[in-house]
Amino acid sequence: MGSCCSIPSKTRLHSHATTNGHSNGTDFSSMTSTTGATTSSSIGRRSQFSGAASECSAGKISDSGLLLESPNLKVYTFLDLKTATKNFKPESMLGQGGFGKVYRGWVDAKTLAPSNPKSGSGMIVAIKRLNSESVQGFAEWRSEVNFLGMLSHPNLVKLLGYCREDKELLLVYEFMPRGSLENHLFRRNEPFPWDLRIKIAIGAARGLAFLHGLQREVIYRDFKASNILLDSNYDAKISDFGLAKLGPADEKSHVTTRIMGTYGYAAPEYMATGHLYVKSDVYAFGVVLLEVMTGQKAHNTKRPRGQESLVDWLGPELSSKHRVKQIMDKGIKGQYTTKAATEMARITLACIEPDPKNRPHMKEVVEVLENIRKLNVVTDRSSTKQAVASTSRSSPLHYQYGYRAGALGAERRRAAPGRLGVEK
Ligand SMILES: Nc1ncnc2c1ncn2[C@@H]1O[C@H](COP(=O)(O)OP(=O)(O)OP(=O)(O)O)[C@@H](O)[C@H]1O
Repeated sequence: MGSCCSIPSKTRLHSHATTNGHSNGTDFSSMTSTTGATTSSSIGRRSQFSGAASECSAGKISDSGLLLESPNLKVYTFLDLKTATKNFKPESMLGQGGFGKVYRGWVDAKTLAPSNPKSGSGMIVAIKRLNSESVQGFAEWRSEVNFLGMLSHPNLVKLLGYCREDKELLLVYEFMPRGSLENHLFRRNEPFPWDLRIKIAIGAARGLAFLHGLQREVIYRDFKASNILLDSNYDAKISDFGLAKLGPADEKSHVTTRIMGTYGYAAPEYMATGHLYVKSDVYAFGVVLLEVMTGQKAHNTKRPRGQESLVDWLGPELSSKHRVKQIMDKGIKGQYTTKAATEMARITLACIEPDPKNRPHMKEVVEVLENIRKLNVVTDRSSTKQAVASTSRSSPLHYQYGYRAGALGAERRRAAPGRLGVEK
């Protein structure tokens, strides 16, 4: 999604690295069953998660998350979702990603059947309609159904159902009314308050820690500010499992796969070799922390030469206490303590270590961030209060009932750029 720099999907880079027993871009072999009725789809998925499920005991709580024994997804017809979105009305479009458009729709809160906004029992959902012409679109759809259908955690976005009919591929998610972290950091006039930045970083870190803590780890592979969605309480939920992969089996340290992802966030070892580690996600998390600290995007070709990559540009500054002060987002001055900023710099630097072995585990990252939140008691909170007040004042317009025309335009424009990888 999109940062300013994604490459349109048609111009994605292509690499032919071998895969580690998996087909490119996806880990689930029995696709015919996944796309059929609910019963058969669960069989397809269970077989792929069996390693994780047997040892983690399906349905058991792990890190406040669940590995479900079988997915509980509603299977929709295309007509259902046409009805729910009022025929994919352009005004109800929430945004556009590399592989399709996302629309606001209405379903019955109890049955999840398509409903009328005026019925009183309806709830808003987000409906992604994937580009059915694209091979990668299909792979992403399948990956979302398989991973999100099996995993449940407070910091992962909930997938409610799906549709596959003829060429149409759709996904139905819980609606996240506060949009993405990217929107708040980079697309609003007011600076986004430090307290909320930390809260969101902690939530997203917990989501990743859950994925990495499963017996058979899940590598998310596309961690970035635009994939961190926010509920009404600014609780973070990771969305978009289109590129996720099961981690290495046996004693292996990595899986080898095509290079896909987004410029600025992809770890150097992955970019150089196609070797994907659990710690490649930790690198991307570090890049998001650097965005959170500085208010600058991970990759921006509009910046002067040498500054396009945020890590290359400001990463070296993280090791000096004095220089950390200089790189912090000017808009949030006074909202954080010096100690909080230096500790933040330290954990960010650890996450973006060039050697994956030297990066911390996400569990440690969660602990450090929770301590930073505790450290951050500043006396003057007036600027934070002001920012929160203006955020909530403007949010109904911006999110609850769709994006304003300008914002919608911006969403559309940024949709394609920045992506790595290409369709086969
Ligand atoms: N569950 C949701 N609730 C509210 N808005 C959503 C939801 N899911 C996606 N969106 C919005 O729709 C837009 C497109 O999302 P999508 O996941 O398709 O692509 P992306 O992640 O932005 O891009 P890319 O495919 O390049 O990674 C985003 O701007 C996001 O804010």
